[in-house]
Amino acid sequence: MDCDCDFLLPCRESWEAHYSNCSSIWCKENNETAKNKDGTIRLKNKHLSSLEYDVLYHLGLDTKNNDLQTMFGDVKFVCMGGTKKRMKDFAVYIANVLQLPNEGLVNITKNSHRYAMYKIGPVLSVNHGIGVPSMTILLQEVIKMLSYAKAKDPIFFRIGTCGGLKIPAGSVVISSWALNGILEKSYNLIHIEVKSFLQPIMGKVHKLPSFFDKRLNQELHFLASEETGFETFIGGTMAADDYYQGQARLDGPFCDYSEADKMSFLNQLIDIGVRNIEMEATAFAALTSKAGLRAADVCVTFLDRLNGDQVTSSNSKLAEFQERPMVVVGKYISRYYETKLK
Ligand SMILES: O=P(O)(O)O[C@@H]1C[C@H](O)[C@@H](CO)O1
Ligand SMILES: O=c1cc[nH]c(=O)[nH]1
Repeated sequence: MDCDCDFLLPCRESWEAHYSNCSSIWCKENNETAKNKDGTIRLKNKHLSSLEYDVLYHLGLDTKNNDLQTMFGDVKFVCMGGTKKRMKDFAVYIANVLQLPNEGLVNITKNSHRYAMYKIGPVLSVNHGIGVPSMTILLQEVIKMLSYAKAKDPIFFRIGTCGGLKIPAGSVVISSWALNGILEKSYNLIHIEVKSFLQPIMGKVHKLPSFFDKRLNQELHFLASEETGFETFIGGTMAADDYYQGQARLDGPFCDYSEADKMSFLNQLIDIGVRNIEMEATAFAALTSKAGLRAADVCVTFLDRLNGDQVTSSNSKLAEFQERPMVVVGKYISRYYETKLK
């Protein structure tokens, strides 16, 4: 069901504040889906209770053979990103930041051969592959896993890469909302209508609002502003279902539009507040908020799309860029760990 209240406008204080104030049926439903009073995740699927045990197939874990509560009950942060290497590097990085041991780092999901997941103290670091389907399978299984583990109030981060719009390569963008990229509505309505994740379920397209938690974003932005080596922006994100034509590139194997069409589209995005383009933000915002979870999408730009389509920076430059979202999210986790968990 689509939301019929005013909460699709940007700049909400937080999902929790919104849920408790909103009278819309859609929000009431989501409020029920949201976490239990003790902060553990409530799974709003009555069919799960009839399973003898639950197989988290893509994680290579299940509720019969794995003691998920012992393994993951203390998880407070879930950090996700596209590649296995980045998320292994992040596990090592966060171990150093929190001064926790990282010897014998093991891929906990190695039995599935799909993803790579590492755990350092209260932090899970896991890769999600490319695009919405790969990311949402991982995300949904992690949500179930942490619900079974009785983890309390976990916060989710995506540590990603993207193309920037009118900002220098190497900038960090914290997404305030995510756009699905179907800009068929009239200009005035664009802000509201396209900030949603379109999810086909049994022949019908469902629209889930795709907004991130404003307060979490502001906290991250404050911490990022202490960094002098790069700039960090809060802004809209377009999540495309393709890297080439889906992101208005001219360098794919097919191209059915002109350079002028591309520039006009990118400028239209800029006009409505989009700062970057990646491939997961809509679903990440929608499914985390549906589960009542705080989440932020923190991505580094590999290029300014107004200047081109190809990622031409050297491997060492790209590696340096990829550390920037780690620094921002690492600062948040470290502050939280020092003040609330230690
Ligand atoms: O986290 P990553 O670097 O995978 O994010 C972006 C969006 C796509 O998954 C991918 C395309 O190159 O990069
Ligand atoms: O332009 C880019 C760069 C990285 N990832 C994307 O999805 N787009």
